[in-house]
Amino acid sequence: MAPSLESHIIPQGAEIGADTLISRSKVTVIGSGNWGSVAAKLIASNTLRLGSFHDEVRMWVFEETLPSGDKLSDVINATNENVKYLPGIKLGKNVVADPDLENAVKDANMLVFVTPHQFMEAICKGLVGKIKTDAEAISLVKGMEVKMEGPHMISTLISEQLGVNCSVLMGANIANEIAQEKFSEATVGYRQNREAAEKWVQLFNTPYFNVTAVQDVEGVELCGTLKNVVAIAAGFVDGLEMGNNTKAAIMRLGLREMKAFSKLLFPSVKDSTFFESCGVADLITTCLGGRNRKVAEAFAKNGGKRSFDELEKEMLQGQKLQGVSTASEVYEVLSHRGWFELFPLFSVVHEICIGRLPPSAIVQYREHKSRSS
Ligand SMILES: NC(=O)C1=CN([C@@H]2O[C@H](COP(=O)(O)OP(=O)(O)OC[C@H]3O[C@@H](n4cnc5c(N)ncnc54)[C@H](O)[C@@H]3O)[C@@H](O)[C@H]2O)C=CC1
Ligand SMILES: O=C(CO)COP(=O)(O)O
Repeated sequence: MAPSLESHIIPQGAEIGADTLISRSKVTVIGSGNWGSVAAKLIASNTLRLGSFHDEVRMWVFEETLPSGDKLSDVINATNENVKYLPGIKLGKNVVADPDLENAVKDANMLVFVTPHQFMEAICKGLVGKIKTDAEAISLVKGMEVKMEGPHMISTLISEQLGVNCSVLMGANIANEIAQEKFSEATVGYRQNREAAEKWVQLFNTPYFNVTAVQDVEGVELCGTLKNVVAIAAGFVDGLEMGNNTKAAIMRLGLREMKAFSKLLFPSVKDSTFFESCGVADLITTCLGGRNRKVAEAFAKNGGKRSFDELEKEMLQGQKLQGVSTASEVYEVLSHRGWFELFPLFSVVHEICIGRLPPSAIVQYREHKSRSS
């Protein structure tokens, strides 16, 4: 079992009584990949600083054995570094890696979900009945699920399966840059609970990570999810060396489809959300510097002859792409609803990913598309 920090962290403020300490919120981060580790670092710097949180931040680790033969969670606790997913960055001594999911969440009032979206259903199943009934959750997961009854956002999956309120945090947040404390912004999307949203902003906000809250969970979450499909398209353009104008065109068309898709699914989605960090800013940074872009570039350079799975394994060393599976999930929605004509870019990205069309089709689809705006 992972060690507890309670024994070697000195409580902040000797004048604070035991009752106050008891009412402090305990935070657990569920996930410890590239962004999960950076999220833990950000949070840990704030829990040390702010009296309303327990110092210790638990971070659930999907356990694996490193080439050295050591367990990843042991190495994180010994070195204070996630040597596999965020090498070279100290997480903060108050981050405790814990491979036992149930143990990691048992005392937490604030649950931060940050794993690749394809693992979320199993993780939520494992947590049913295991979390505090009054816990608040936030999802940093960019992705969605498609079920028989239609598309399901990850925040909805968390809320429905675990019976907790779930906000989201998305934004132009390439994890490695934030790990180096380079300035960026992010957007918290909340449903009704403004107070909970303010607490999440407090927990994440630092001088180099500027967080704003908006009342539009679906808008924020769909921005974070759908931009990964556009990033795949941008990667194809880069791989084919089509230049900046083509890439800008793809980003513009992509943003238009992101907005239309979000509003068709959830009419409550606000136009203004697309101008927050989670919208246009995340689209830009991911199309310039993200993993989806990078692997899609390699896919196009290879003329689509090497699969995304193969390239992901080779290029990302255990990190996961979200854009390819999201393109497939979006395609399923388009197919069920008869929306192909409305979303030619989204459709063609999936068809290229599965090898039905060549990468060059990324600009040829335009003849089918609706030209309404
Ligand atoms: N890395 C980034 O720059 C950013 C990522 N995100 C989003 O955050 C989410 C998490 O991504 P990262 O932290 O970057 O992860 P990652 O892609 O770096 O790492 C993959 C993670 O999945 C875990 N894993 C592998 N198999 C698993 C299984 N069967 N069950 C549970 N976990 C398993 C690995 O242990 C590892 O922690 C994604 O939705 C991503 O889109 C959002 C903003 C920035
Ligand atoms: O979501 C991201 C930046 O905000 C990271 O995108 P990638 O997964 O493509 O690296």
